[in-house]
Amino acid sequence: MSAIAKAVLPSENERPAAAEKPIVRYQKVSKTFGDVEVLKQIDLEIAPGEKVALIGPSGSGKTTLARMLMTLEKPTSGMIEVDGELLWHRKVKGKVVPANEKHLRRVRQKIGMVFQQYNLFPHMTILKNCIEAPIHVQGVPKEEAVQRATAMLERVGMGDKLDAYPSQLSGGQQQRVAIARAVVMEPKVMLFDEVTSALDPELVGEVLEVIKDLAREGRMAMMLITHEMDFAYEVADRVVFMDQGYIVEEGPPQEVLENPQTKRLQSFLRRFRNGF
Ligand SMILES: Nc1ncnc2c1ncn2[C@@H]1O[C@H](COP(=O)(O)OP(=O)(O)OP(=O)(O)O)[C@@H](O)[C@H]1O
Repeated sequence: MSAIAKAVLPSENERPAAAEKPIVRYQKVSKTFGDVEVLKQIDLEIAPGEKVALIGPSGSGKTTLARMLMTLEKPTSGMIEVDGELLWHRKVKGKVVPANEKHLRRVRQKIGMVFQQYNLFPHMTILKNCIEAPIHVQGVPKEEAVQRATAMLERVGMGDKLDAYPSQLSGGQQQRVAIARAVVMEPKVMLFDEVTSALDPELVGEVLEVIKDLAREGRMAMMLITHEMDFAYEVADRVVFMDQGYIVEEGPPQEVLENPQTKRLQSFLRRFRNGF
């Protein structure tokens, strides 16, 4: 290296860290059902390992936003990128064209999702529920899939139920299995859509604890749609408040939840505190 180059290159620890590429990037994403536009030009980025809580009144578009990432709903316009790749589009010879099914299937593997309904396969044991996709979708050898699934089920406190069937478990236990089943695929980003709203109140805590434990690990990005404000406060790095298809306010939980700037968020939080 020449003396000049040496002189201008900052040393390793002076160099600014390269900005991390987002794992998820929505760019001007809109969604219309019939003639109703339910999402309007949404821009949202989630960094690797970042936990984002989406809050907002019923019908504000939170689930639709998540469903587009899970390829269950196609954006009407705009682009979504996952881990540097376009989701609903692909590049062919420099041109952007609509994605085909093969492309969608491949990119979708980077995303895990848990819904309100746990949707476990009723005729399969808990362990089998958790090894099916790694084996058949990802081509993981059976022995490794069993090891991975067993470790994950132990982590969510279901290690003693590997041979049980879903109908033998409580709703909270089934939801913990559904979380293990999604995380065992090692997604880059996990979506949790109102995962506790179908549960009896006494079962909510055990499921939230499992998510908090996964969040602490820091590796996976998370998008959490929740009505549990204390949970959002504890888990999220950023809270995003949506209303009528727009992102109205976003920021760290302390700012957004304790010092809301807009009338809409103030009124939402007031209604929330008063039990709606
Ligand atoms: N498949 C669909 N066809 C027509 N309208 C839809 C469809 N899915 C969602 N919508 C409408 O889009 C709007 C946004 O719904 P969405 O479920 O995304 O809101 P949300 O914020 O997740 O609400 P909630 O908190 O009640 O789950 C609502 O007005 C809903 O009725």
